[in-house]
Amino acid sequence: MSSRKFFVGGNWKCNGSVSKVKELVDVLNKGEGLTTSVDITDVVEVVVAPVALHIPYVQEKLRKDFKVAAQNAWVKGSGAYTGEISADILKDFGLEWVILGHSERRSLMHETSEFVAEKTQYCLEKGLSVILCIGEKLEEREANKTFDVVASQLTPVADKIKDWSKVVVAYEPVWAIGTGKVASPEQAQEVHDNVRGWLSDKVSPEVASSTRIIYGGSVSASNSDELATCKDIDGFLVGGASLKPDFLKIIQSAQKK
Ligand SMILES: O=C[C@H](O)COP(=O)(O)O
Repeated sequence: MSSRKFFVGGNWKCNGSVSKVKELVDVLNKGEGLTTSVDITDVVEVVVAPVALHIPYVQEKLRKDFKVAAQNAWVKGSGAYTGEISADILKDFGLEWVILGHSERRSLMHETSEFVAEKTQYCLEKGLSVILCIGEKLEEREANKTFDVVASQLTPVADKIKDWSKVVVAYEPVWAIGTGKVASPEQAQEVHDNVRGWLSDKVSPEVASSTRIIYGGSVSASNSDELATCKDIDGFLVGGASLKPDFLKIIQSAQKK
């Protein structure tokens, strides 16, 4: 049994409405099917990331054993950065978590790994915990570059931060995101093992063994149990299925660890 607490994040992306978010929060609060002999959050840490405008409602109404994350933060402190939200503001609002470097931001907003590393450094300095997303595109996997890509995404972060205790690494192969094409447990485990090895070599064996490496990409209620049995998969970052009651079944997969 790993000492790393299982982690399940729900990334709601740019989805929802006032009424849909209310329904979803109600579903999570009821927690139907979350059956453990202990409190579920003794064995799994659950964090959901709504659209920024929906955060205040979710923060107020969501069961307090689940946490709320922002989906992004600005690279610096508050100031003349129209449309952005700084880590200072997130922290002041009582948030503990932020997702950084999601592949959608890397590709659509052209965020580089250096920029993501700067954001990571700043958010950690402000006391936020970071879900740091990495992952290769299909053509990179096909060219056998997966390990090089994840290393190149992690290197600028390792150059900037010393303390990894508030970082969860989310391995999300881009070809598996929102496609229904989940990585096989073998494919995911292979990369997670590689990332842990990289952390051991480039940061320290202690950081490698304590850092949670979670998987994201078409995780669903029908594949989460099997993925959870993999040695180096410490949880999930869930997109589409986190908007449905299925999210509870994915949380329940922590029992497979
Ligand atoms: O952040 C979550 C990932 O992008 C996965 O999304 P998905 O579960 O819809 O494939």
